[in-house]
Amino acid sequence: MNRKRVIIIAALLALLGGVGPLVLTFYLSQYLALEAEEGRLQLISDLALDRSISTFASAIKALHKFDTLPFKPCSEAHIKLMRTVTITTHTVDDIGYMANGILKCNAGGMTRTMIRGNPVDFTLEDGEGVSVGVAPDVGGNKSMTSVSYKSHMVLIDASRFADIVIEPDVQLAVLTSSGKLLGTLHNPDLSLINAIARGPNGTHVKDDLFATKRRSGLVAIAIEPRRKIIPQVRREQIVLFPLGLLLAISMVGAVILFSRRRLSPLGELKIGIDRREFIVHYQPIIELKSGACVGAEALVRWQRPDGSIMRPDLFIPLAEESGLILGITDQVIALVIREMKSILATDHNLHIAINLSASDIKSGRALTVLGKALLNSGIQPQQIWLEVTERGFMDIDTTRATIERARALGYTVVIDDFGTGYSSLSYLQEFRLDALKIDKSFIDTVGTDSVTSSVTPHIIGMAKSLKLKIVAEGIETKAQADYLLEQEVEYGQGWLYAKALTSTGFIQYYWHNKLLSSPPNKKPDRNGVAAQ
Ligand SMILES: Nc1nc2c(ncn2[C@@H]2O[C@@H]3COP(=O)(O)O[C@H]4[C@@H](O)[C@H](n5cnc6c(=O)[nH]c(N)nc65)O[C@@H]4COP(=O)(O)O[C@H]3[C@H]2O)c(=O)[nH]1
Repeated sequence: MNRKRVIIIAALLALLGGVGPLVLTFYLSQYLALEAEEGRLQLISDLALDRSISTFASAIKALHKFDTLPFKPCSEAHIKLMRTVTITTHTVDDIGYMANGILKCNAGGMTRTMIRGNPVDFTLEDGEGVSVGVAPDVGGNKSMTSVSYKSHMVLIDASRFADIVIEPDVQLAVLTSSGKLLGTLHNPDLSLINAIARGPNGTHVKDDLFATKRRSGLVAIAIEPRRKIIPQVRREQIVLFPLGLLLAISMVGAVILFSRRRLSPLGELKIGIDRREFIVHYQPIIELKSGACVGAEALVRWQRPDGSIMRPDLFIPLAEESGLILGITDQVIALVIREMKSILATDHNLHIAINLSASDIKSGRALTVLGKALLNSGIQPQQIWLEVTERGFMDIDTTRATIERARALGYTVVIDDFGTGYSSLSYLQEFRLDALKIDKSFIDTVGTDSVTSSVTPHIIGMAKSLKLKIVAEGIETKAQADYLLEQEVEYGQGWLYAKALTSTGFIQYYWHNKLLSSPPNKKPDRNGVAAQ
């Protein structure tokens, strides 16, 4: 992902992280207030159902007192008993005796007009018939519910079914499960009640909140204006808003932190390693006397997602500092073996030099990785040269141990950038090495009157006396090449021969150089250039 995309995504995430929790706080406070209020309405509905059921129970109890009648129907004693039961049962407003569907007498005495029994709307569990909305002929002007059993019936004032104490703005209705209205409180909108009773799917209540409870064949519905939740919403917001604000700040902070890390050079390097964005270029190493290509130095490059290629000196120091270099070395080793396997297995005189960093030397891990990669590859260990620099010699004992181990495994160990540090000479005494690479800065002085120009022959002489192979780095001119040849330096690399090439570029270069080297009359000249 490139920087621009990271910045855009981070900005979007920050916006989302900043606004999201606040919007969430808003909705959550609404939701919690709604939940609390609906819970309260549920309780009210439940209470109303309790009241309805207990009203029925006490009326039925009163009714069953007349199951066996020891008196003559409508006798004085019978009427007296009906009157007593009516007075002592607070849910019952009247008791009557029926014969052939006609009311004969009630708690008030003998009936003078002909009053017919009401059609039964539904039957209770024990066979009592219930008629709803009974005309007020018997009980005054109120709407009544009658419950009849055998020859007796009781009348109940409809208001008793919803007779509970609630706030005036809460409306209540109790219905039978078939939708017959038993009782109401605070004059609910009956069309709304019927819509709610039919089921929530068909119910659209915009300005009101409601709760429904169903039990024992009855339904209680409590309704109140939606605006009643506003104070509760405010209370919830007082608690939730600071939390939402805190969350928003943390999320924006996390996004900033993450994007800063992601956009930091170290963050980008980590991602580059994870995504294996590293490639290797190969700079040919030439035998100066014959001009033959005898090897190459593997030089890592970072291929960025946008296709650009970053030079190693721009990221290797950071990778070394942070310890990420180990992952890069792993990738370089894997790439070298994969890309060069076929020519290295074909030509055992060809070598590839791999650069090791201080951490690689300290941990010795690169040797294990290399050992695994070389298994069954057909490549011989001496074909792998390991270049170590003075910068990598942080701990003399560990360095010595790693160098010894590398040599024992058959690898060729080269001291790179020789002469650029303070203690180059002492390291030659400390460690047993195979080759020495003269730094470009010394090669640059060849043929000049620079003060360091006189150092180059000393380095060469010293390497020879220690029987080290010598590679000269950074040869750019024919004069430099001629001088090195005169000094009997065996190998060289530099732009005079070739710059670092891609793997296919190097393989082509190698075969081309080999082809030209083969016929005696077409051998490459001392500069690796074939005679025409
Ligand atoms: N001007 C000029 N330059 C020439 C000439 N011949 C070679 N060079 C450059 O000199 C550097 C030689 O590599 P080095 O001394 O090992 O120096 C290397 C090495 O220390 C480090 N490096 C490269 N690859 C790796 C790697 O895989 N691992 C580690 N740890 N370090 C690496 O990065 C340094 C720079 O590498 P590069 O940029 O590839 O630069 C290379 C190469 O391209 C020439 O004739 N003229």
